[in-house]
Amino acid sequence: MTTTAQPTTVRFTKGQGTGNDFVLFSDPEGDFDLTPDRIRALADRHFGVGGDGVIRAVRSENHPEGRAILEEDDAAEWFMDYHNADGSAAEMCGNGIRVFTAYLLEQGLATLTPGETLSIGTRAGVRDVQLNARGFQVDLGRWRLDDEHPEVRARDLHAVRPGLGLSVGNPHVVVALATADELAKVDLTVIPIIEPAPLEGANVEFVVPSDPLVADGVGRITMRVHERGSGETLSCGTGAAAAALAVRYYAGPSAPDQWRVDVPGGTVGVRMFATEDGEHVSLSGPAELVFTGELAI
Ligand SMILES: N[C@@H](CCC[C@H](N)C(=O)O)C(=O)O
Repeated sequence: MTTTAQPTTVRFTKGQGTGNDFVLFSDPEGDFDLTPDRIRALADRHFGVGGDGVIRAVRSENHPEGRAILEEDDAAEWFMDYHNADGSAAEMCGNGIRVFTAYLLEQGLATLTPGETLSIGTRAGVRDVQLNARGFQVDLGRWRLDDEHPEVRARDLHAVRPGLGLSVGNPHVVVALATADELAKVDLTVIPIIEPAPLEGANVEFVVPSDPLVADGVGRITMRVHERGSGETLSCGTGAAAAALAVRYYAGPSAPDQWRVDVPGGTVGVRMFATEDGEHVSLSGPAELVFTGELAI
């Protein structure tokens, strides 16, 4: 992998949350020239470290988008500078923010004890993280149903399916399928075609409701995802939240506000709850730091 900038050594940590994996490094002053070439070099599974995304920890005051976030909440000391494996920037990453939190704690850059909240700046706004029984819980903020009702065509789906467009800080289109067999057969090695095509692209989730849909008051679904900028991944946290919101929408008013979402890389929890500024959705799940190293890019 070639880069146009002079090679420089990055001390990185590899982390994962339900198999959604990231290369993390800290750049408190925000002076590292993080070019798309360098992001691709770090994320490359053959020639680099390998990951679905690259996350840089920058002090909010030292990042242009971080500074804007400080106006919203000056407690967000750290900005999660998230990039997909193809070098594109994304507004938010639900698995990534848990792994980012674990990284900040491990590096001694932040502290978080049970009952406390750690506010983190993201391109989608400030997001609050807490410890919980699954690992970490993050308030993804207010969600939004998009006006357009797109159609989705994926290889081996044999038909164009209706999708539901939702934003949980970043864009998603959720497609409900009837059976686990149908879900297994969808070929996500190619990008699903969405029509009308969202201007900024979208993550596409294929979801199958469990039978029964609700057990012990918790809704259950299984999901696979094609992530914008990364391809099929083992998990997508914001995608799990979007999928649970879509299935609750389809299921109607009796559907629960608590969901368990099974993804190829594990299980995450999703909860919808009322706040003064409208309904929020939260995500909970594990975060693990796997190894550290250095790479010249
Ligand atoms: N895997 C993430 C989402 C990462 C960003 C996404 N690919 C996008 O471009 O919006 C998650 O766990 O939410």
